[in-house]
Amino acid sequence: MSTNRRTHPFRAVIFDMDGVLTRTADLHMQAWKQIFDDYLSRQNNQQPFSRTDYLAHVDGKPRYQGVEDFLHSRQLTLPYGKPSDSADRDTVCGLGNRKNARFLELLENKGVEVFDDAVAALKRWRRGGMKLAIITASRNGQRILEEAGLLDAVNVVIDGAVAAEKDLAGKPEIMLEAARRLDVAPADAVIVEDATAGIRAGRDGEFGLVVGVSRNGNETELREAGADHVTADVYAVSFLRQIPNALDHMEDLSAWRGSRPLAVFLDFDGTLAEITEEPGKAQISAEARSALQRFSCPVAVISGRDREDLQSRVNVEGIYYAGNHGFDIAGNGHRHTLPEADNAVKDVDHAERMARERVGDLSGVIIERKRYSLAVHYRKVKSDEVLEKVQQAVEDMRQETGLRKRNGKKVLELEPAVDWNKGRALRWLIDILPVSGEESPFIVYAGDDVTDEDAFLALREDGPGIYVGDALTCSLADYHVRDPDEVLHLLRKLADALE
Ligand SMILES: O=P(O)(O)OC[C@H]1O[C@H](O[C@H]2O[C@H](CO)[C@@H](O)[C@H](O)[C@H]2O)[C@H](O)[C@@H](O)[C@@H]1O
Repeated sequence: MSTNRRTHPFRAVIFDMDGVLTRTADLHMQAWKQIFDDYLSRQNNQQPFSRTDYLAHVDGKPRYQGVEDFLHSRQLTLPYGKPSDSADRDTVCGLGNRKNARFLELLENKGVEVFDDAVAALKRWRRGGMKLAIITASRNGQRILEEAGLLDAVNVVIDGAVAAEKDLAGKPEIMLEAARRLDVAPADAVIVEDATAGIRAGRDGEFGLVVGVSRNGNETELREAGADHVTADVYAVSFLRQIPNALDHMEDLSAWRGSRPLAVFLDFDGTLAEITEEPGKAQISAEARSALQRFSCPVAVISGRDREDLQSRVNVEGIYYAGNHGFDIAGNGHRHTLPEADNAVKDVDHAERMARERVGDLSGVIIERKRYSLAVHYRKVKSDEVLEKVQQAVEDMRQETGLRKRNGKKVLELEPAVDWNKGRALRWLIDILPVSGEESPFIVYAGDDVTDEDAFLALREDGPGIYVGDALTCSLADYHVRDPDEVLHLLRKLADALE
């Protein structure tokens, strides 16, 4: 992120509608599929309309442009016709009108579903006095929002009908018009968008912050399109803030520690080791291993990995290892597991069988079995269809086994539904640390993923949580460092302080 852009506070939030606030994308997809499949079945050698076609050529565009772009992608042409064309005419406008009639029927029959996370964020921002707008290329925007009960929840709504009336050519113009009507400069406004075209429009409009909403695990595409921040949970974004870099605040950390004995707790993937395409390839650098070996104080690594796997990758003697997100702890003569987790192993076995049967052979899917949990990795999955199958299979596995589902970085995990996590493991470890003297230990915990948030929360006043990632974050940590390289610098500075 460039440093001259504002990060906080903002005065307004502009929400895209479809895919962010409302689930109308599915209704649009169904309507497009019905009219295009009917049309394609009357042409030579044409495959049916797919979700990939929808996302690539139609999603987020005014309807006649969507028809033209999709036909163009199949080397098909139709006369443009006129917007007044009846819905049974085979013209661009006729097909667009047919789709709209079908969409309105579906809307009437099925109603509008909303995304609860985005509606909760909208309400939280409104309570905080933020100015709000909703924008959409859909000419039915007002009607959809009325149906969803959101029309009066915001200050400004600009839909496709308003855009056509005001001659607003595309998304950037619609966004800028929303900012103008809210009476805020673009630099003071946040854009919340789920489509890459919308992210690019937000960047072109020079908005203060462009948030990408990844509903389908498409974080990378949203980031590449220029999103400043990507989230799967819009509610979390209403807590977004800027946190300082720990490396610039070592004196503050030292003052906070005072004379207390130090203990260093670390996550593994994304913290000690760079994220890699395949879980088996992640490794700690020789420098990071040496830094860990320098510590004379207690060190613990708490990871989602299986404990033995973690231990062999870190390979440092005399430290504590907690695997399976804290369900399996060992080190320095101590051992901790939970009977409830042992009882759940048969459910993890069952989930593993289901995963291998349902998604094991799908391109890009990696299944990682661990003692108490199962990870289904989709980092290498390239198709939306495969991703949907993975999500559905893991949801079915959750329901059938009663295991708890968790999201991580391009991974879905199932683990025992027990009140235990990295935070509980951290507290357990603090209680057994061999610290001498009266004073409680000062704990530094660094981690990069959602499961590390449990540890940040559990730390309370015991020391700083250090988030590994961007300064602009919804993390509960006190400080950040950018990446595993900066984690290494931090470790060296902490080790220096002890010598
Ligand atoms: O708690 P952590 O140490 O951060 O472990 C979390 C998960 O990390 C691993 O998966 C992640 O890292 C892989 C290698 O960089 C990457 O390919 C994957 O996409 C990430 O989700 C590990 O494989 C999991 O078992 C851990 O739960």
